[in-house]
Amino acid sequence: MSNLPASTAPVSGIPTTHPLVKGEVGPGCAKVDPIVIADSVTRQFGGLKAVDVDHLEIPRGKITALIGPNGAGKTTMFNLLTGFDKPNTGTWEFDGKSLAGVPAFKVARSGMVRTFQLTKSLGRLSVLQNMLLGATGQKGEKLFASLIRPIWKKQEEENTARADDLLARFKLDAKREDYAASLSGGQRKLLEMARALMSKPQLIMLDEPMAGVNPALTQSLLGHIKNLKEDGTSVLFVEHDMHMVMHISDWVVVMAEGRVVAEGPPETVMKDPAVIDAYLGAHHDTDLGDLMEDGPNPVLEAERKAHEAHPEAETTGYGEKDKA
Ligand SMILES: Nc1ncnc2c1ncn2[C@@H]1O[C@H](COP(=O)(O)OP(=O)(O)OP(=O)(O)O)[C@@H](O)[C@H]1O
Repeated sequence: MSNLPASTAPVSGIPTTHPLVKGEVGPGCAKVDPIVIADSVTRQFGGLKAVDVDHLEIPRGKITALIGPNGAGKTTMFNLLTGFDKPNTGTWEFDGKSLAGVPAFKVARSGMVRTFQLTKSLGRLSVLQNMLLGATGQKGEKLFASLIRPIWKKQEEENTARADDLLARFKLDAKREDYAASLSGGQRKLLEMARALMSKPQLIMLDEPMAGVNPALTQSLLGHIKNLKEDGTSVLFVEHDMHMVMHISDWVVVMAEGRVVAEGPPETVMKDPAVIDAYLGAHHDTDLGDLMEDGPNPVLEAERKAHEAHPEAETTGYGEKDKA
């Protein structure tokens, strides 16, 4: 059972309306144009309720960050929505179609694709081969079509052209024939994002896109994510790097102990007491008094202090960034 109350009362200085929201801003609020709507989604691991989301809507055509302390249930929620895990209860729809119980490969075909915290590129295949694996609905996969060379040949050429376009966009064209295993961690993240785009998704879900990416590639990754939105793709990403969250998100959803405890635009959601509680709750050694004084953003400070106290823990990108 969670002991974290979701914030419901309006907090002074935090607007209660927003152009993306129908009605009042708050955990589980309805969106004007949602691309994902989830209801009563729970996932239990033994005695632990990793996900316990009453209602969640993700806005279409926007960049939404899913944040929360370690163990909040963010990755589990991603796994459920994309068919990589099965919930105990719950339904959800993507672009008006129910996707609960639909396996991962069909979810991807329907236009919702994801990347993983640890990249899943296939090291012994070339960069180009990895890209071609990302194309969906390949006619050559069907027995009849696979026997008719002109059918699959044309599609193979189209897919290769799209892969080359994306590789150029992500500055991986020089690596086209190299084994994926030879890429740096950051380049693999780029490859995974580029591969996800092969299927022309409507929604791309990125699990910690910045983790392990060297600072030289950070700007380019951020630029790619912003470009996705400009091309009309909706983006949902999990991230610990609060700088990135503040910088590129249109909307932020905060999870703690499996639940959505707050949501709102990035400039105000971090001031929500439920968010500060959620982060402090995860790091009991942080002094709330220090954080509530005027000065730096309290959530960023809680993250920074937690990182200082436990530099070995994978808590945040904040501390590392500031040291760099
Ligand atoms: N397969 C599993 N078996 C048992 N427990 C699990 C499993 N997957 C996740 N959990 C637990 O569920 C909770 C939520 O985990 P999850 O990975 O979704 O959190 P998260 O918010 O993504 O955390 P992080 O930011 O550290 O990646 C954690 O307590 C985790 O230990």
